[in-house]
Amino acid sequence: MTLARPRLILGSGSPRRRELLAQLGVVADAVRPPEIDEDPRPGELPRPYCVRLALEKAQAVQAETDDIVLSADTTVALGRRILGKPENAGEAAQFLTMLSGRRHKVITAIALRRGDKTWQRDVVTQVAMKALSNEELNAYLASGDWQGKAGGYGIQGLAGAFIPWINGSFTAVVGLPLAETANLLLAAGYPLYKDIP
Ligand SMILES: Cc1cn([C@H]2C[C@H](O)[C@@H](COP(=O)(O)OP(=O)(O)OP(=O)(O)O)O2)c(=O)[nH]c1=O
Repeated sequence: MTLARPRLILGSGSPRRRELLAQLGVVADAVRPPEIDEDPRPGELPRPYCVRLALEKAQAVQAETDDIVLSADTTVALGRRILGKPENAGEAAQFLTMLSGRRHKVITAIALRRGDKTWQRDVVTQVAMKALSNEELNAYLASGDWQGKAGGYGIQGLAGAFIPWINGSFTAVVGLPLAETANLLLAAGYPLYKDIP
């Protein structure tokens, strides 16, 4: 039986977010990567920055009134400092050197929009990174896995070897906190769990 359900627009170009959503048995009806200015405002702190970006992404995506738009933003915070996606290997090396041997926070904010209603949540996870040797750092840079990832690493790949401890949500670090996403999808009227055979 096919259920009448709202269309779901994934307002994200992140392949990780698509895969995480699939873990819930959800396949978006359309994928529309948002185009927004990701520069932090002067003095903006990581958490409000991350929340603002998720909301702006959900607003930037074109959708019909009854569609549900799901967007997110993942930001790495080292104290008050925001580490975005490195532009090149040099910047990735800088970020990883800053993160090496310390704890930082990964914030993922999600935003859902349906018509003029929005739902928003953010999840903060503490992450410890071991002190990286030159060999580890160089191997990681050469792998290219830092590309397109906040803070210049992906916990779900080779960099998992550098992360002995987290306190929070693994799926949030990868880009989409599934418990919170499921709750917001239900709140917005998406019949999660109903069309799983
Ligand atoms: C810290 C960390 C980040 N990331 C990724 C998740 C996000 O894709 C990316 C952060 O960039 P984002 O700006 O959150 O997302 P995006 O540019 O990839 O996609 P879009 O804006 O279209 O939604 O970093 C990992 O995959 N693993 C990690 O461990």
